Amino acid sequence: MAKAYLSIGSNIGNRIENLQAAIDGLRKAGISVEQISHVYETEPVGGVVQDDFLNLAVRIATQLTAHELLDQLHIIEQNLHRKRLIHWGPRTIDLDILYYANEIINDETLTVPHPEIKNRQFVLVPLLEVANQDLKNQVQQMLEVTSDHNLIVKTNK
Ligand SMILES: Nc1nc2nc(S)n(CCO)c2c(=O)[nH]1
Repeated sequence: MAKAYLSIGSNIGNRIENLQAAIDGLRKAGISVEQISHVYETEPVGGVVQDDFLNLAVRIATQLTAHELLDQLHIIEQNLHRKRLIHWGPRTIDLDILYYANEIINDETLTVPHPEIKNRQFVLVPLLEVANQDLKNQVQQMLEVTSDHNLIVKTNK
């Protein structure tokens, strides 16, 4: 079983229900969801004017390869009516692979580790909650140097 870390976000519709449905989708696909971070209310990054997101991070264990996992995440997004209308625009749900085991992947469909991790507090802050000790140290260092100072508020969920 490979350990992987995902970032999940939503800024359209019932955002908390969308997040829960995404996690349910992971479990229905036979993916073990080992730990779920708190949910954070976060200002959108990427330059597109849009509503705030709810974001969280999860640690999973899976027998799927990284590309099989990506395909599964796309199925979950399609089931939750994700529409890719504007690049970096609003979405009902977004699931990104942050890390997959210790693999480094750079091909036309998948880049792992995700290239934006170090630039995004909405990824780093939830990830810190679910990271193992090695990764926690790396995430802490990235948090200390990130230039992203967008609002991020931990909810009680
Ligand atoms: N706060 C916040 N901003 C975002 N911009 C994009 S694109 N996304 C989608 C993930 O790449 C997000 C997000 O999930 N949260």
